[in-house]
Amino acid sequence: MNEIGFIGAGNMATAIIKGYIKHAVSDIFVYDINPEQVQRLAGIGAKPKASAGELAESVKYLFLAVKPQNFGEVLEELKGHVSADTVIVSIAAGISSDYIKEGLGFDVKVVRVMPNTPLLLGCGASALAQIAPATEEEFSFCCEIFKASGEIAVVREDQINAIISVSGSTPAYIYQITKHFVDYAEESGLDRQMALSMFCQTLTGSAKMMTESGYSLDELIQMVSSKGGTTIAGLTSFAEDGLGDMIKKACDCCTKRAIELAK
Ligand SMILES: NC(=O)C1=CN([C@@H]2O[C@H](COP(=O)(O)OP(=O)(O)OC[C@H]3O[C@@H](n4cnc5c(N)ncnc54)[C@H](O)[C@@H]3O)[C@@H](O)[C@H]2O)C=CC1
Ligand SMILES: O=C(O)[C@@H]1CCC=N1
Repeated sequence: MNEIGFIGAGNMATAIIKGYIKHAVSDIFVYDINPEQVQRLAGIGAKPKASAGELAESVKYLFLAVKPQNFGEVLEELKGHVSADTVIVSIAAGISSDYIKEGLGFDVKVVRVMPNTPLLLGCGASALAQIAPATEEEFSFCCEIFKASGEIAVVREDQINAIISVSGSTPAYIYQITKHFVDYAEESGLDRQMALSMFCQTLTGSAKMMTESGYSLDELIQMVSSKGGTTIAGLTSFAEDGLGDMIKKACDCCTKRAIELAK
């Protein structure tokens, strides 16, 4: 059986479990140091376990969904409870497979994943890396779990840090940018809720244009930009203020932080 368990019952565990639970053929177990978090997930059908060790001994796929800062203590607790057949599925930013193997004291099977919060609504984006000795079959099983809640991409472990600024952290960047547009709309006398709704429809529509129209990004920009018109006025202002450099710097900071969290 392919039993699944989660250590850490926070935002991401909730998002992954919500998407997968309707496809699951066996129970999904959960443990968290905070009993309220466990109760919340029990409410959507997950089965509580009394300790990290007990959970580890009951499952084949062991998801580690705690913050990078809590990994050390969790690995310490798991020592001696994880078998050679267990697949550790780590969603933590930064934490390397070497650190997990060292923490557990043997060459454990690992799959690293960088998911994002839109998994909660079934439209997530998750990048997965297979790390030996995890097998193709085990990796495919992990891919299916994340496919249940959106799109997936297969990457190498050395690419996982770079993808955080493409999809892992990016929902927050998009919400932040949205706030600036909606703030501007409100200052201009528009209704904030209406502006948010129009902006979101524009985001969805633009995303569809990028994925389904067949036009390149440059062609799409061109289609909106009338000669001497409003779009070019805004694009010129972005270019003068160094929007590209600003975004590159933020992505660099994001990746650098993942490297700092790496152990
Ligand atoms: N939030 C996000 O958008 C994304 C988060 N991640 C990664 O997912 C991981 C989890 O993040 P979130 O779900 O946002 O965090 P969260 O704070 O919502 O959940 C973490 C949970 O771990 C529990 N916990 C802490 N120490 C524990 C221990 N020793 N034993 C058992 N449970 C313990 C906490 O009580 C909490 O419920 C992080 O490593 C993060 O890097 C990855 C991609 C996106
Ligand atoms: O902020 C973080 O560290 C995590 C990883 C990607 C999104 N949230």
